[in-house]
Amino acid sequence: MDATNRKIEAARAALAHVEDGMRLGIGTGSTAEEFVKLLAEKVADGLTITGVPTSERTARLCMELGIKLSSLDETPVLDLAIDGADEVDPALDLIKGGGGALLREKIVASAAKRFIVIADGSKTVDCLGAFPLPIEVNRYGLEVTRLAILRVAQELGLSGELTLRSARDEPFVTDGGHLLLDASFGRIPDSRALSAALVAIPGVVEHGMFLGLTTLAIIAGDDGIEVMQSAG
Ligand SMILES: O=C[C@H](O)[C@H](O)[C@H](O)COP(=O)(O)O
Repeated sequence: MDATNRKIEAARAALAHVEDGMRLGIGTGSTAEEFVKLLAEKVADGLTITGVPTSERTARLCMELGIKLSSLDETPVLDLAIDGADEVDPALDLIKGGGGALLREKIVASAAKRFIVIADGSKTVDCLGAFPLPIEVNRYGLEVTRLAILRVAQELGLSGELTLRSARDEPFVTDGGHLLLDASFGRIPDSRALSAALVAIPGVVEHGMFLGLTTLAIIAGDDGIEVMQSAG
């Protein structure tokens, strides 16, 4: 099975958790898009859900495919959110934001009673950090924020490159109008300490570590689907 088919299988397994009438957070990225396509088929067959998208990109796809959307302000409590991930560790902590949508994704996941992650087997890791950690930052004071991130990382024994994300030779701008710094620190043994230190920096808007948010991870590998359940 190739990676796309694994994503489709994970998405299909997640769809089984979607019930009629649900208020549903809908993720961003290539795996989430496979989920949206399958969800749209169910909606065409009569399933009724209210979707809250995690990005403009996902909103466009949902609208094209006939999925009814609401804003998070109109629908601030969600029954379920389903999204992809860049890394999943054994505690179901994640790195997300490879597609630049981490801020809305985290707000939506935190508004949901249950958060299901869908991924192909290549995303599982023993320890977060091989995937560069996306950090969403305010444009104002970018250099001050960059230096502060490097300083707190160093205090935690981490070092590495911080790269301003770009797209088509321009800085990548998130849906919230912010910039992204991708932090290649390598293994992050204490993700909670790094999280606390990053959010204390005034110019940091949010980071891509999703800690303690995941209810269930549905991982599709060559041998089929593995469902990992949160201990909490
Ligand atoms: O910002 C994007 C998201 O966090 C994605 O869910 C994540 O990057 C995984 O994307 P993909 O399913 O394309 O690997």
